[in-house]
Amino acid sequence: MFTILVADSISKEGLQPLLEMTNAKVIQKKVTDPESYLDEIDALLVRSATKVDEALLDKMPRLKIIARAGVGVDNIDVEAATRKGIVVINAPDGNTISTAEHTFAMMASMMRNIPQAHQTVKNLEWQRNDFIGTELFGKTLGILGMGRIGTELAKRAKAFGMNIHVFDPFLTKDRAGKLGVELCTLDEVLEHADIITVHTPLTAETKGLINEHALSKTKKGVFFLNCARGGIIDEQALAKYIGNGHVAGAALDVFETEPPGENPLLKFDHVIATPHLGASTKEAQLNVASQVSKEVRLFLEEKPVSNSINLPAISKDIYEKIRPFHQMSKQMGSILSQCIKEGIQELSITYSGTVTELETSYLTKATLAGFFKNRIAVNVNEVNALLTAKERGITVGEKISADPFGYANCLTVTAKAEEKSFVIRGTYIDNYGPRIVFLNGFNIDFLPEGNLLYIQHRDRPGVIGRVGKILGDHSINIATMQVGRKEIGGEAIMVLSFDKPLDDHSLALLNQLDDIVSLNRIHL
Ligand SMILES: NC(=O)c1ccc[n+]([C@@H]2O[C@H](COP(=O)([O-])OP(=O)(O)OC[C@H]3O[C@@H](n4cnc5c(N)ncnc54)[C@H](O)[C@@H]3O)[C@@H](O)[C@H]2O)c1
Ligand SMILES: O=C(O)CC[C@@H](O)C(=O)O
Repeated sequence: MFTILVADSISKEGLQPLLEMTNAKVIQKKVTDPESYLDEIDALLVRSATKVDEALLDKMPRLKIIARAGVGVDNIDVEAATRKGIVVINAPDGNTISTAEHTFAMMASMMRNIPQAHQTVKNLEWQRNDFIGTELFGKTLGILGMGRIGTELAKRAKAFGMNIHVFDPFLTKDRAGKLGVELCTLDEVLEHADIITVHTPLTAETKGLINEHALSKTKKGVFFLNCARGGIIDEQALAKYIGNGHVAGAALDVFETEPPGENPLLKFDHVIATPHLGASTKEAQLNVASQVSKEVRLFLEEKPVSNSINLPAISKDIYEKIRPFHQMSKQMGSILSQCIKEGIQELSITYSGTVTELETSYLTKATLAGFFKNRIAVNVNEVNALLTAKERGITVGEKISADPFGYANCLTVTAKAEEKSFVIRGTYIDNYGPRIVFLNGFNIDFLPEGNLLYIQHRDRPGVIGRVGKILGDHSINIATMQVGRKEIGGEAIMVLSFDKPLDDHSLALLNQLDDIVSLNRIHL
């Protein structure tokens, strides 16, 4: 049974895919509410009100996925989540149109003084001369950040006869041409635009993108809009430039601190504001809620998700092809980890045959996840596998080889420790399943599943019988047994599987037998 916490106000209709799950319970409470049962939560859904920081994550040991019903994930410590193997997803385009429309509405309102004029009429005044506006037609709109919202805004502004100048370091000239906008440098936009609007994410690079230095390059009488994130425009600098009459007005939906409280910007008549309403439409809220709900459900059903911030995106079709190898990679990593025991310096995987046509990097991460599973307390999965390896000084390598050792496909994983190495090879046989076909120098053939015992011994008559006798005397049923050897009388191995885990006492007795070199219990 999964427990899902919906911590912010999210459209109930959009939550339907989760509410319909028979194996999940949905709790709608703030994270500060004692009845949010943080230590039991598997999935967390938020908008921007809940700050998902490391301290909160520490209280949620079972958490597997955080879903942001919206675009910006700046209220989530994605780095900490990644370290803990928690997938972070968002709803990247569910509120694009609403936010573009809101920005346009703010721009039109600001240029025609609508909020201020509205207030006077409500106050029973009739001041027609105080509210002379400015047409949008023929003006230059500077858009900083030409992503989803910037692009939708540009379309609407073009329809109003505006010239669009854009700064976005990731926008190509070709795409700018197709969108009918002029690609500029930041300085060019600052120097020529009549109205400047920001639509970037808030990052270390965009924080203070519009600061005093940038403002000093703008035309006198310029207008500003921020419907993206507080802090992209430095509020102190903006207040200074509105105060000295250089900036003619600003329309703000977002603030450095929300709610903004006694913010000096709000004292200016020429500043209009809304309380972070960009995405506040019925349509956007339904879109983002149902987008993330569907994704969380897919994730809990162990199906691939598409809008992950920290997990490689993989389509459903691709995942269906990769799924058998995915499971086998995890099992191989786990076997390796339980056989080699000590710390390793290197883990390399060679792929050959048909598996090379798939997304092998995903399998490499799954192998690492399997390897770390029983070694470290942190949940390691495809999200944080490479980071975990790096933090532990393990070099991870991936190779493609033309030799599949006679199989249609084959994965060979080698772990190198200081003084020894261990090699495991597996193949997936259609309509049959995964098989481990090589273990530390021995050809073998077993199913990587359940409770296994890997015995290294000398190839002498009677060893198998003595092992069988001890197990039989202790009522331990051997489900399967596979043997392998290199040469007659030399080293040999056995891999046995049991219906239940082998107990310590029987293991100790087996260890005392002559000709036994080593024993490894493997639990998969
Ligand atoms: N007010 C609201 O309610 C509301 C609603 C939705 C989104 N947003 C915010 O709007 C912003 C844009 O959202 P989006 O969906 O269009 O995102 P997006 O990822 O589609 O677009 C962001 C664009 O910014 C560009 N960019 C990144 N760094 C830049 C830089 N240093 N200079 C210039 N451009 C840069 C990127 O190349 C990209 O094209 C985000 O901050 C998001 O959180 C606010
Ligand atoms: O949840 C909201 O209403 C704000 C959404 C918006 O800021 C976003 O980044 O998607």
